[in-house]
Amino acid sequence: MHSSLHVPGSPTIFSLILICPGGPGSGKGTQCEKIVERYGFTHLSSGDLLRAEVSSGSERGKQLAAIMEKGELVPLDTILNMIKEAMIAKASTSKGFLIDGYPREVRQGEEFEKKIGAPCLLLYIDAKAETMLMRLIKRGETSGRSDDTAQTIKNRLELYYKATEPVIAYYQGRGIVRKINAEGSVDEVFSQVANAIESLQ
Ligand SMILES: Nc1nc2c(ncn2[C@@H]2O[C@H](COP(=O)(O)OP(=O)(O)OP(=O)(O)O)[C@@H](O)[C@H]2O)c(=O)[nH]1
Ligand SMILES: O=c1ccn([C@@H]2O[C@H](COP(=O)(O)OP(=O)(O)O)[C@@H](O)[C@H]2O)c(=O)[nH]1
Ligand SMILES: [Mg+2]
Repeated sequence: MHSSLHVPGSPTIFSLILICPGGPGSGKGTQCEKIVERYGFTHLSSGDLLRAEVSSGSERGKQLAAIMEKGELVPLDTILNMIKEAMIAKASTSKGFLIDGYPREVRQGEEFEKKIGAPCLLLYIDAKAETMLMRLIKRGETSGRSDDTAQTIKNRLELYYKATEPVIAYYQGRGIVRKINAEGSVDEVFSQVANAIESLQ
């Protein structure tokens, strides 16, 4: 059940890796916050890491912003290196890592395993397209996220079905997928999430 993360220059560190690659607006971010609160895992959201780079105003951030505004995927190495750096920075204190919004495509999952480690649980936060769309439109009223607009939401949803759903099928073969029905209230969804996490221990 434990997967290893080898940090260069230090002994191999054993750490639990959970991945959470649900659709846009499915509620991944919301559930991950609750997981952190109860289980103390280190939460890394690929979208948040990218948005932090964009707000830094760096040249790389400007290039990323242009891609994200369209709802497309940034180059694989960019996001993988950001996740790896963030994991290394927390490796000595983390009880386990919760990777939110990644992998977005099968190749990202394969590279993650080569460079970082194998996940022991995939939380498949499953909501209908219509539900995701409605949640994102509502969030867009206050989020200030430049990708919470009708056209970009549509692109993100299309890309999710095309590129990210195959990730779930890929990990299904390993028996680590736990499907969570995300149509209910935050607490109803969280009780399923907690069951999935506790089945690990
Ligand atoms: N009814 C209901 N609404 C939820 C639930 N989880 C999240 N929401 C709402 O849906 C919106 C999207 O939730 P997020 O947690 O930001 O979704 P996300 O999957 O992280 O989305 P991205 O950041 O776009 O990847 C939020 O504004 C929440 O208020 C849930 O379990 N039930
Ligand atoms: O591995 C990743 C994760 C995110 N993104 C980009 O960051 C945006 C926001 O990601 P987030 O997970 O916050 O939101 P989602 O698209 O799931 O609503 C996406 O639309 C992509 O443009 C990406 O390119 N690669
Ligand atoms: Mg999110």
